[in-house]
Amino acid sequence: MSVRTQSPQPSEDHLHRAGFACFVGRPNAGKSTLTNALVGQKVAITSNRPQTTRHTVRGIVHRPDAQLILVDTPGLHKPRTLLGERLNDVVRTTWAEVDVIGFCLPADQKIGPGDRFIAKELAAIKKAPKVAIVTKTDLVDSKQLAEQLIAVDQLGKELGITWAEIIPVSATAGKQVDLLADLLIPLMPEGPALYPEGDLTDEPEQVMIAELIREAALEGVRDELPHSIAVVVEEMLPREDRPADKPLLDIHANLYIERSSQKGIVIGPKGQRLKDVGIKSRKQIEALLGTPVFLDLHVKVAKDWQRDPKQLRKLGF
Ligand SMILES: Nc1nc2c(ncn2[C@@H]2O[C@H](COP(=O)(O)OP(=O)(O)OP(=O)(O)O)[C@@H](O)[C@H]2O)c(=O)[nH]1
Repeated sequence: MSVRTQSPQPSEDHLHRAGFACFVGRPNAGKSTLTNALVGQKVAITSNRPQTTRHTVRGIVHRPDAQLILVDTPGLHKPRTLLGERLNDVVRTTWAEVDVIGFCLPADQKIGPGDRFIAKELAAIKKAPKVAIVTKTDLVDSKQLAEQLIAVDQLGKELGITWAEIIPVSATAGKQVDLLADLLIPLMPEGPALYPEGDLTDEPEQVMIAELIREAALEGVRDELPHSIAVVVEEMLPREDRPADKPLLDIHANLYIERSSQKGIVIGPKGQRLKDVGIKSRKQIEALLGTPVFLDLHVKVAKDWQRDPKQLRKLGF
């Protein structure tokens, strides 16, 4: 077993490489946080609730000799609804297209049925090299970490997966994050940069904004609600008649829930919760776009949208 803790030598071939990597792993494994840490800016939403990542967000790591495009997929899970099935399809399609798959396993949790479910699916993907990433190493001591690394090695042997690397990282403590990029880059095909210098993501702004609002709306709500929330940005327009040095961007967004009984939870007493969601997400949107924003947020009921193909399409799934 080879576990990486030291930086590899810089590449000697001087080739420019560019390609796609995706992180997989059970919900909460730390995929979004790792994407953000690698890119150095918040591009994928993170939350301590499972299955918050619905869109395929690409973060881009720029290096003089390489471009690493990170695709962040939703978690693969046993589908219960039409939405669940579509999400799984998105995941499998992504896996078949990328140049390397990073399998994230949290250091602080024993390998469980959820990890095995994904690992078995991974074993069936032959083309892409697989890197095992043991995440959240800041939460464990060195003995626990060593045990987890051995368990990951075993899991690979058991299922016939050859790990190209096994690497422990902590995205929040910034430990070994650059090393991970160093290891992924040599696995990319030779080729020119695929995105302009400085682009951090090609996710349309409106989708990222919708995700920021959804993330704020998910905070502190009852367990059954997260899966019922979808956000659509309907319109983004610069406010007219503003002086050039004081621009304002008007954003109109709808927050969809499945049943009118959920309205109270989202809006909160005297509308306070929705107001807080607006303030919090507006700040993040302003940071993302670098311009002051007026956010107009409405709550709407789209009855049972997760089971209705027409509604799913309208909401961007
Ligand atoms: N201590 C610690 N916590 C982490 C680390 N990485 C992620 N977390 C936390 O773990 C939780 C889940 O992280 P995410 O990045 O949202 O996980 P994910 O795998 O993208 O989750 P889904 O979107 O549900 O698939 C969040 O509360 C993070 O703050 C880490 O390196 N150390």
